[in-house]
Amino acid sequence: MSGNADVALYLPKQLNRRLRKLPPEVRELTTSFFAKFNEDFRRNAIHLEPIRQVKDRRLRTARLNQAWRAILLQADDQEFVLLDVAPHDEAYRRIKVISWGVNPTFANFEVSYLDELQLPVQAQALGSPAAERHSAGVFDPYTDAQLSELGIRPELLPALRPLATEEEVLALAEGLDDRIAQIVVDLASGVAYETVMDQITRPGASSDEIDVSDIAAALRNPASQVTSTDAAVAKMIDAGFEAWQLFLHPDQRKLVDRSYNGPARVAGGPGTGKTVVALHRTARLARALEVGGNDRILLTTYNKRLKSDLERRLGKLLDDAARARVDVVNIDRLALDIARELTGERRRPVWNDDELRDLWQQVLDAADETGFEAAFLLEEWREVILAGFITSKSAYLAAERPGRGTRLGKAQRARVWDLVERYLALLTAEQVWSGEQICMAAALAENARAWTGKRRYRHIVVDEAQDLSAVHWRLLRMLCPETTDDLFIAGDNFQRIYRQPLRMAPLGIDIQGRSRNLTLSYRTTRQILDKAMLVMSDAEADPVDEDATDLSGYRSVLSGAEPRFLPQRDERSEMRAVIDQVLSWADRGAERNSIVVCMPNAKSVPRYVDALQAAGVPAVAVRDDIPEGDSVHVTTINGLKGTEYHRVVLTEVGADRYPRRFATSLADADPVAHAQALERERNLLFVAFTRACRDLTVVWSGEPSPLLRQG
Ligand SMILES: Nc1ncnc2c1ncn2[C@@H]1O[C@H](COP(=O)(O)OP(=O)(O)OP(=O)(O)O)[C@@H](O)[C@H]1O
Repeated sequence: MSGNADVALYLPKQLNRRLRKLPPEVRELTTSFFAKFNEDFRRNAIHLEPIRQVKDRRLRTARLNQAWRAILLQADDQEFVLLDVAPHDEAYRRIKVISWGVNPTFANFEVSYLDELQLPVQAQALGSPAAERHSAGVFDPYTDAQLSELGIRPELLPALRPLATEEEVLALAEGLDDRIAQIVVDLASGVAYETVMDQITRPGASSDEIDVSDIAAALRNPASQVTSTDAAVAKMIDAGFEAWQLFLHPDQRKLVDRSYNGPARVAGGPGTGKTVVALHRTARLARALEVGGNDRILLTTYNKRLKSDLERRLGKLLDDAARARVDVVNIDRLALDIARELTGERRRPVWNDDELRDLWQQVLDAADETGFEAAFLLEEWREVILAGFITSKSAYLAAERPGRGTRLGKAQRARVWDLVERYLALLTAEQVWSGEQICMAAALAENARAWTGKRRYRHIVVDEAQDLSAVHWRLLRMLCPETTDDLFIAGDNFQRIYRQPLRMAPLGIDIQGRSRNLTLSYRTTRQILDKAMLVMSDAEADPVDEDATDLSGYRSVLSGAEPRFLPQRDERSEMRAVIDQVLSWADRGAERNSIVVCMPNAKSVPRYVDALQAAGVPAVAVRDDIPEGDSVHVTTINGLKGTEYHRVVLTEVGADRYPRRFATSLADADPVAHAQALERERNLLFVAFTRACRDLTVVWSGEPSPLLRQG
């Protein structure tokens, strides 16, 4: 409290999510209201008054400005809780959906908002079949007394009883107090009554005598999750709380809380919350680090945009001290920083795959060699030679080549080795680095450091792990000691778009027996998911995954419109169809930045930005950072990794453009590499489809890509 030290206005954590949905001006008004109220709540400008229509005199309204009211609960003379903010004439209506009180089991002050049931209503409006609504209530198997014994306040039971689907339970749970949400979601997803009692109720139950009328005492219980200092309130309102921060599905929670005797993995289809689990697990490990110690945590991924997103979201889960113990860095950046530390070279450029492939082509041309493709050599060098720490010709001749499709005899290997030496000489002559070299140099340096007993990190958490290469894993293995909870890996092999399948155990990362699959999508509607699964219907299970996972059981509780497939005659009408789709969403009130237009080829991005702008739609090309402001985003599918949008238009997936030429060029030279490249192209479509939360439209000209399945 900053002003009058005796006055406290509390902000419940649960209210924050509601505040986030309000315009920023209202959030600002709320923050300044806190400061003013704590200074002197009796001043006239606050207008603290009882609400005429309700009997309970403890309920009051106060004025945020002419148009907006704060709804307050007076706990005692000097202590208040902000229950809600609402437009002036809606305050009374809002009160009816707020359920508050002291919990008779846990002794905390609890606030729930019961109008969070909009989700199923929305789903119905969008046309989900009535047959999917069961008449039996989800909580029918339990008596009121049993539910109360678990710690659910009797006042909440009338809201729970009518719930008939997991979808409805999840929607309601969003508005509930954290712990009650956990209990309710656990029960609804089939966790046994006794288990919920043992895991949630008993550990949290208060052993003191509880006076449910003493709100002020309950507010002081830390479990009440209320904040009253101005700075903390301002930070909280500013940051906002989102559903993923507040409660986890029991399957997710187990993965966050468990201790593992070695590297562990969370797998599962798109949108099942792997990133959410990775974030919560990082936060839990960070909170558990010894205070004042030197141990650090690395949270890493491949994609730069996802890294920025992880950074932003982790900040919401941790206080500053714990946050300072975690490095969120994209893996190639980390490797480069270590290599620069090592060599003192700060300026040497790093070439990307296209540039490196060109360099391989130069090597092939200079050697007059036609027996190998540049793309093949790049992979051989990366996945076999560097990943295997191979530094001599004799070692390469004898090397195992795990995961590689083509067999190479001795004579062929000798030729490859000769080409590798030429390639290295060219890299040196050009004064450039390849990303792999950097990773290996960093891994070797870290290996040396390990001899001194010092590792850079105590725990490592990896998101979108399917796109890391063998050398990345070598480096990660060196960065932390082989011990409990060393590496936690989140990934979905069906979304692999950069690499070939990889065996992890030979790289020192054995997840066997420690891999779990999440199956419930929180992002995508059933209708979109069905189409995405059709695209994957020809996909093979990962041939080298030690703990093979598949997409069985992958499902969604959300329902919405059918995805639209819009074939067009030619490129002009294709672009027109994309623009029309965007305009029609915008006309129906969609925020522009809820829409993304995506395509396989980066060269088309500026064309679409220009065309949208010309049609009067503000549009922006998206690369590593998420742009501010209300524009339609335009990007490649690769640029969408790990992200989501309410509305997605996927374009340029006609047969003459997709799969892309480089994926088909290997057909004769290397059938295995060709099959892998096609698999990645298919996965890329799967990624594009599953970025959409609500609406998906697919547009192409000419024949559709053979990888598209429309059902
Ligand atoms: N327990 C939860 N409660 C509410 N929302 C959740 C929960 N878990 C995940 N979500 C939401 O579901 C969406 C997908 O989650 P997330 O990005 O973690 O999935 P993912 O498995 O990493 O997806 P992808 O593989 O496509 O990157 C996000 O909007 C996230 O906030």
